[in-house]
Amino acid sequence: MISLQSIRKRFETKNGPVHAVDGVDLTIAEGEIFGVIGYSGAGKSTLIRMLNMLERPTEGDVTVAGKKLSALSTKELRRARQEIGMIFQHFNLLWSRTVRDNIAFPLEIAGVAKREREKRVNELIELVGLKGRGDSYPSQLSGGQKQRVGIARALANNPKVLLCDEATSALDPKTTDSILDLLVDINEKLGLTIVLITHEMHVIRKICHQVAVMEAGKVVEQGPVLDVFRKPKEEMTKEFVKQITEPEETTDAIKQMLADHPEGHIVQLTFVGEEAESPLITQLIRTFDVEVNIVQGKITKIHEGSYGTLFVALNGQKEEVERAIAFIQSKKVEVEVITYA
Ligand SMILES: Nc1ncnc2c1ncn2[C@@H]1O[C@H](COP(=O)(O)OP(=O)(O)OP(=O)(O)O)[C@@H](O)[C@H]1O
Repeated sequence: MISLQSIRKRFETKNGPVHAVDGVDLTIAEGEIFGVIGYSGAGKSTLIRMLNMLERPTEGDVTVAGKKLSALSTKELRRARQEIGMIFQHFNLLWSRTVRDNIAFPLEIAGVAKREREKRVNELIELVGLKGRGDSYPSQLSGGQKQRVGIARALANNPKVLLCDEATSALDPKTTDSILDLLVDINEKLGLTIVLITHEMHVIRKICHQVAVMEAGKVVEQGPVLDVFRKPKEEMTKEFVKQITEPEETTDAIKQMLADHPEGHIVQLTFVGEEAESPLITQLIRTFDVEVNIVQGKITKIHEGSYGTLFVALNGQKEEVERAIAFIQSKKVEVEVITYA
């Protein structure tokens, strides 16, 4: 559905060139929810804005729904853009227009007749859960409702792709979840491909199928969300995964454990699906002369399933602890020995 080939974006500034996106290749399949995560300045906004040519790449090709956008004339591009809706962090609504008229705006531009426009607007109001609010003005709506208007407007011309530029970053956690649920609903009902950028791992965890991690203009890691959560390779990815698997209390508890048992090992075990059901800890205690203390355990639900993390402290003779760790590894459970104190 979407393919980016060797795209680069260089901005010329008075302090010299800035390589905002520096050679990115990505393929996004039809119907997928694809998340791009990275810290501020990583190049996420520039990247997503190149998917509808709000920003033109300095080099490389962008193909969306079979059209090479970089090769289109202005007129052709305007038509191609109708296939690509976009929503924004600060909603970008027209404040002097009602909800209904905001949603109708792209239909007016596309030359859709009034009756058909009204019918479509009613459908969209229903789809995004704004029934009864059609005649309100944006200033009378909550943040979540404003984003619902943004979503309805973005879907007005039946796009194949929806781009979400930090669409939930201005919202509180509960409203964020309700907007994420709406995006999943739309993805499933309409088969829409969704590309989103975010700095919050929660967003990736909750709705994405695939994730790409960006750092300094490059994609440093990419794959199905479950794989990346289970086995993050890059330091940057590990930091993001920790946001979810390892809350601050865990870090504090581990520090305390290591201080109490300086000779011990703290290990983090990560299991997926049925692995989580095998009686691993019982086997460990029965087979090895080690003491096992559970520091913390957590099941994290992600869009494609769930996985569990368990932090345990292993105390005993060094060789025995090492044998116990080798045993866990043989059970296809990810094991990470934590040594920070
Ligand atoms: N129009 C511009 N002119 C000059 N530099 C720019 C421009 N737009 C972005 N940049 C620079 O490109 C780099 C990437 O910016 P970008 O906004 O794409 O990152 P981001 O990951 O989306 O971060 P944020 O969430 O803070 O927007 C930054 O160093 C930024 O200062």
